[in-house]
Amino acid sequence: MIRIQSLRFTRQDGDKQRVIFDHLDLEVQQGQHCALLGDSGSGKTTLMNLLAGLEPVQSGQIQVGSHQLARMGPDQLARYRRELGIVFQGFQLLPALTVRHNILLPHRLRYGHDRAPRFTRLVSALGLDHLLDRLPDKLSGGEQQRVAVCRALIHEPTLILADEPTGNLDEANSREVVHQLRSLAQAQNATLLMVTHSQELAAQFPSQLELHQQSLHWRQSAREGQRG
Ligand SMILES: Nc1ncnc2c1ncn2[C@@H]1O[C@H](COP(=O)(O)OP(=O)(O)OP(=O)(O)O)[C@@H](O)[C@H]1O
Repeated sequence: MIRIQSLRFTRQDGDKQRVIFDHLDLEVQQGQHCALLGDSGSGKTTLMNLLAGLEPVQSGQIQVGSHQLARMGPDQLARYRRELGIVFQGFQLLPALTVRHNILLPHRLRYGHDRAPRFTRLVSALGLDHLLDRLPDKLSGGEQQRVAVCRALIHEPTLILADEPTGNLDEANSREVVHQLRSLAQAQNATLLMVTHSQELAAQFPSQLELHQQSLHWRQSAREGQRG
């Protein structure tokens, strides 16, 4: 569950404060899947970073499950981040680790060991079985993307934040990755927030949000009201 109330966020821009968000409110139920749209520069990545505890809550409230992010210190935020599934824009796979160890890293950080019950099923669902011993620089962009998705799901996060996870892929592969991301997230009852510029990919989601004029707006969707 995500609840944002009266969020205001500014950035220093030369000698001025530039307002990125003002009076931003949002409520997303546990297990809900939302696409996040908005013009370039509207603040989509900033919002994801705020939800991940990577930017400070300057004013207003952000609650994720039982966590009130504004009240948490750096150590608590670091622990909180281990509970999240995050797919960054540039994947951020660790170059010195094989695919297997990249995927297992969040599980190890969260639980202290590599015996991830979901490993075999996720790896197979994402078609990564034959790539486990490779290093990331020996993978195609699409393969790296699937590794990043697998890594975001391995430790059973209750919230998945995906920032343009299909940036490198052609249309057919983008649809497939989003389909996998959604069905695997649904199987874990995880909340999923995915940034995309693609109207077509956004249409795969039951709920769509648009960042516009420093605030968030729900969009009408053909499948409005559906959950999951
Ligand atoms: N580290 C930073 N320092 C200063 N300004 C920043 C920083 N990161 C982002 N911005 C500015 O904040 C605003 C929001 O940026 P953000 O990256 O959140 O937008 P976005 O909607 O994700 O854009 P895009 O769709 O192009 O990825 C932009 O005007 C950007 O220039």
